[in-house]
Amino acid sequence: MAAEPVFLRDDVVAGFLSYDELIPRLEEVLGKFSRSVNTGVVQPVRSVIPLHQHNGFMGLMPAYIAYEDLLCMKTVAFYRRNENLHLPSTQATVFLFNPECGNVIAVMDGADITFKRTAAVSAISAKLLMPAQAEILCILGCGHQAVSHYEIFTKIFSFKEVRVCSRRLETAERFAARVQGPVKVFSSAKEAVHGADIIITVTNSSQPVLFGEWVKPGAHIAAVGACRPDWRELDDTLMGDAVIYVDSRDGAAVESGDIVQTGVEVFAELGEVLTGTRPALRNKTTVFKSLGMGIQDAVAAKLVFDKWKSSQ
Ligand SMILES: NC(=O)C1=CN([C@@H]2O[C@H](COP(=O)(O)OP(=O)(O)OC[C@H]3O[C@@H](n4cnc5c(N)ncnc54)[C@H](O)[C@@H]3O)[C@@H](O)[C@H]2O)C=CC1
Ligand SMILES: O=C([O-])C1=[NH+]CCC1
Repeated sequence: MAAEPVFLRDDVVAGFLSYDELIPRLEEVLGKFSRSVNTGVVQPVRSVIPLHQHNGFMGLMPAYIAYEDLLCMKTVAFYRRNENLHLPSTQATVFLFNPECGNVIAVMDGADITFKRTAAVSAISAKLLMPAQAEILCILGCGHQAVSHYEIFTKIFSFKEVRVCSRRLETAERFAARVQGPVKVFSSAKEAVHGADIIITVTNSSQPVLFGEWVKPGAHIAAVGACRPDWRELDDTLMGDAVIYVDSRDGAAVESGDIVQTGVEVFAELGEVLTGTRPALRNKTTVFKSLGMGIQDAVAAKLVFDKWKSSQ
């Protein structure tokens, strides 16, 4: 009989997951994923079913990473809810398996993993692609992802100014009161992004929230929301003007409304830049279109599990 799987609550997971350890693991796995030779990093495009009655979706995200002998799957339900519901609009659970037999060894609440690995990947894109003298960061959307993005971006970069704007002013004000550090709250997205060197879009909008004519030439945009082929965060002008980077070309071609609906060419995967196969065009306006990958959850979950195990 296999041992019973351990269940790790979100606060336990959060205690074991640090950005410092996560970032190099993410860089390594993204690089291996994007190499054309077989690196044993296997991850299909997320399969998603709509939950029509509930205005939401359920996605399955399996991944196998041969160099770690790591087998993992995340289930993620995501909703376009209003801000008054008390549960986060993304609900995730991560399963770690024994790859030899397929039995589950750990089940983890996937909230913290999803917040941190997504923000960490955006930070990797910024390290590679944002202008050399980036002084102004602007975050559009003030939900859960905005918090983790604020945390890591202010931890690893130093900006002169951090601005936020959300659909409702109260949400942006609540965000500013919650995070540790200075933030300027804006009621207009156009004014908030004016002159910004880096803009993060972390909204649950299905319509563009960021327009090319507002964006400073040479700025870097990390676009994290709009994970359905009929959802948008960025307008046609911005998508047409910018050099487009993605986490996974296959995922982007199926899931990203900003890419599918504009038909723009993807210049590179982040992993291709990390391995030097494609250049980081820092002097141009760049968009990193993030959709989230099972391999990112897998390396995060392994870090957590190994730490939990050595604490026993
Ligand atoms: N790329 C990835 O790896 C991942 C992407 N996501 C996506 O990221 C997005 C944000 O996720 P959470 O922060 O967890 O959601 P959330 O529901 O906590 O926050 C969404 C925020 O967007 C704001 N918003 C909605 N429309 C807006 C508009 N027109 N202008 C400005 N702000 C607007 C809302 O007021 C809210 O503050 C969602 O679309 C989610 O599906 C989530 C997890 C991973
Ligand atoms: O990668 C992820 O966990 C998600 N991407 C879009 C919604 C959730």
